[in-house]
Amino acid sequence: MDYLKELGGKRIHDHLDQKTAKPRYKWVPGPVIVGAGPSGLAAAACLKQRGIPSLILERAACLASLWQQKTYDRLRLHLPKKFCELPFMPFPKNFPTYPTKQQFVAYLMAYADRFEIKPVFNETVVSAKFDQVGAFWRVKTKSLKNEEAEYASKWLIVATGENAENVVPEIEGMNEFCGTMIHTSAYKSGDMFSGKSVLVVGCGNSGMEVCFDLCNYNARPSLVVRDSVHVLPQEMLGRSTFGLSMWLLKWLPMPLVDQFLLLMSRMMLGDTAQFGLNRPKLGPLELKNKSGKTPVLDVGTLAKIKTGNIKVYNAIKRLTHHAVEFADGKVEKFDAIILATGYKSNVPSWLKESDMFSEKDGLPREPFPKGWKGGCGLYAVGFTKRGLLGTSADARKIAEDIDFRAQLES
Ligand SMILES: Cc1cc2nc3c(=O)[nH]c(=O)nc-3n(C[C@H](O)[C@H](O)[C@H](O)COP(=O)(O)OP(=O)(O)OC[C@H]3O[C@@H](n4cnc5c(N)ncnc54)[C@H](O)[C@@H]3O)c2cc1C
Ligand SMILES: NC(=O)C1=CN([C@@H]2O[C@H](COP(=O)(O)OP(=O)(O)OC[C@H]3O[C@@H](n4cnc5c(N)ncnc54)[C@H](OP(=O)(O)O)[C@@H]3O)[C@@H](O)[C@H]2O)C=CC1
Ligand SMILES: O=C(O)C(=O)Cc1c[nH]c2ccccc12
Repeated sequence: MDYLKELGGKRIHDHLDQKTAKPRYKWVPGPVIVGAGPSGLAAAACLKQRGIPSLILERAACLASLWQQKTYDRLRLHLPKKFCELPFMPFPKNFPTYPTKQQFVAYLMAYADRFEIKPVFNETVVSAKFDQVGAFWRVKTKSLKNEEAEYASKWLIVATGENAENVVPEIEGMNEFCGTMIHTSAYKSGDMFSGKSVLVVGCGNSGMEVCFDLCNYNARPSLVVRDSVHVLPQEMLGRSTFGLSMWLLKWLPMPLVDQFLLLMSRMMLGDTAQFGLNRPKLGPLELKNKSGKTPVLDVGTLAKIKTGNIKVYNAIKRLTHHAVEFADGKVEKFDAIILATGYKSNVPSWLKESDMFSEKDGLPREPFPKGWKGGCGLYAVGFTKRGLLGTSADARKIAEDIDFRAQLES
């Protein structure tokens, strides 16, 4: 890749803005990676291992901003650490099976140090377009002070994630509700909700865990379950449910593994439908595979639902000044509403390309395992709906492919 370094050294000084002597245009001698979350770091590290330099552009002021800035205090990895490690660097031995968010962030920082990854922070990518004439990607950014810059590279790696923006539903009367209303990305702990009646909208892992946290702070949480949800114990038969499932899938077809998971869940948790948590028709792994919807791994919320500490409601019809009217006609007063309604990709807002990424959901059109590679040197890492395990698999494949292509060209 030495030829790239030379090219970079030469061109990085081109196109200088004569008045300010600031480079407004930078040729990057290697791939440009958008996003300094686990996926961007993993891609940069895999490239580095092959001697390929790269440049990460990150809109936030720190790496892993989702984990550092948008998650609650009690968060831990919900899969065992061996399924969440990034390539070439296992978690420290003294970390527990389910590391805390602080431990995970410390690991990511150590990871960046180990592979000498230095992202450019506070640079939001606002557009990326393939220049057909020059055969390179033009990546435009804006800084905090609204200063614009343009980076150019032969390769573009999208690592902005499946959780780049909050999903905030439109609910009738939303502007009338006079209590606190926040998205889970702004929720830190139940501290400020002590003694308050709080409605949590959405029953994914975030909603279920926020309800549990609210109980621990003596708030009175209620949960909106508008449709159905698979709740599984985090562990069964002394092993993690996830690990056990992956092992069983080596021998048995997915529907059979799902039957096993549902039987075990029934024995350990009881009939969740009794408490307003109907199960989807498809089994938990088949549903995850087909739609990406993650089953809830229970950390104690179900027990609080059973004891009545958390009430369950069906879909919201409308909000009023102090209250919520539900689809079944019930009306309840609430002091606060927490929207645990999930996240979405932001790729269509900046990537000027629609062959690889769908404009509808901002995810690769080709499902796993094909979605990591597009045309013209475009790649995606971390869009598999398979968590950090998917990230690691993508990052390795991308680095291998870029290395192979660069060698062909040199
Ligand atoms: C609360 C929560 C808990 C989770 N727990 C687990 C778990 O236990 N195990 C597991 O395997 N997975 C888990 N996940 C899945 C999660 O997707 C991964 O943990 C991981 O953070 C994904 O990494 P990523 O780098 O793809 O995305 P992110 O971590 O979201 O990083 C993307 C980065 O891109 C930046 N960015 C976005 N747009 C732009 C732009 N236009 N310009 C520049 N930068 C931009 C963002 O600021 C961000 O820093 C969890 C997700 C959430 C929300
Ligand atoms: N490590 C950990 O412990 C944690 C991991 N995570 C992971 O983070 C990712 C995001 O999780 P999460 O934030 O829970 O988001 P999800 O997308 O998983 O869940 C969103 C929930 O909101 C519901 N919803 C959306 N809109 C409405 C509406 N208008 N009215 C009622 N309900 C609505 C959805 O219902 P429906 O299904 O009907 O659309 C769904 O139950 C997941 O991959 C998850 O596994 C999250 C928290 C903790
Ligand atoms: O945390 C997530 O959302 C994940 O995607 C991790 C994950 C991948 N496959 C699963 C199956 C069951 C539970 C979590 C996951």
